[in-house]
Amino acid sequence: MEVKGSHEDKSVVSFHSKDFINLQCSRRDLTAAGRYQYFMGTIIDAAEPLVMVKDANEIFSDNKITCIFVLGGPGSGKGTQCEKIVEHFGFTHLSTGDLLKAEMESNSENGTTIRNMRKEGKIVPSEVTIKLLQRAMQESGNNKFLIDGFPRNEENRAAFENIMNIQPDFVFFFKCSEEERKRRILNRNQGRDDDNIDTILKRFKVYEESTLPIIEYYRSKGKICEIDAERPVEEVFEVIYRQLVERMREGTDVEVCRKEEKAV
Ligand SMILES: Nc1ncnc2c1ncn2[C@@H]1O[C@H](COP(=O)(O)OP(=O)(O)O)[C@@H](O)[C@H]1O
Ligand SMILES: O=c1ccn([C@@H]2O[C@H](COP(=O)(O)OP(=O)(O)O)[C@@H](O)[C@H]2O)c(=O)[nH]1
Repeated sequence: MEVKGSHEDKSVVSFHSKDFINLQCSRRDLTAAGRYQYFMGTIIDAAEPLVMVKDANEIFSDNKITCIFVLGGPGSGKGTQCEKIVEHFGFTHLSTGDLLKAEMESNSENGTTIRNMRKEGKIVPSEVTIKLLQRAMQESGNNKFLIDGFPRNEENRAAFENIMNIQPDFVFFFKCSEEERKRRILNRNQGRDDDNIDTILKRFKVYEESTLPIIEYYRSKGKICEIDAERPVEEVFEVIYRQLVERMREGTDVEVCRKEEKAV
């Protein structure tokens, strides 16, 4: 199938389907109809089912680090959605909560500090968390990162920017009520030592006092992409998916494939 418009802003996108489809079209012609969306400077059919980008390297520049922070209260669904993003976009997902837990369980010198902080829902000093992040980023061999649950306070934010010299491209903020988050955590059933009501309430308080101001900081910089995380998993992901697609940089000949073909 080939769609043609004027030559202004001409771009090409190829879809993996039973047959490849090439679209050659103008932004003005197609987006005016409200049905098409931009995908890295190319135009995709928004009415199509979600598509899967095969590799983040195909959509983000290879030459710089791409960093997206994923913030939101405990239980807002950050880990759940990050897994789905990785599945579709090929980022490296780094959850600082998971990195700290693994470090605690490895009986390292910081193990006791981390255990005590987690129990109280307190934020582990930046130097510990950033060292783990740095190592994981280096070992990944990737340069596109989804950093989940970090930065949690001003100290985290400033230390990350100063030590790593990386600014997030943007920040997903998962907005979800405390009541729903509490319900989710109490049903999480992952045997987590900190998913008990005492620690949950402490974590909620730390989130409100220390992390919400960081979200406001990024909002003032125009970097917040707010997601209604109260909705069911698939609906939340659909919004995230479209936001990611919209925010992608200019590119050409991006190869994407239909979601149904993921199993291939
Ligand atoms: N949109 C959603 N609706 C209902 N339950 C969800 C949703 N997103 C995640 N969950 C469930 O809620 C719990 C917390 O989600 P999780 O991704 O671990 O949150 P976070 O990483 O923000 O703490 C998990 O058991 C997960 O399966
Ligand atoms: O960057 C981080 C991430 C996590 N934590 C600690 O690890 C706990 C669990 O965090 P996680 O992100 O796993 O869970 P969430 O609070 O999002 O449910 C937190 O309460 C903190 O004590 C921390 O200090 N710094």
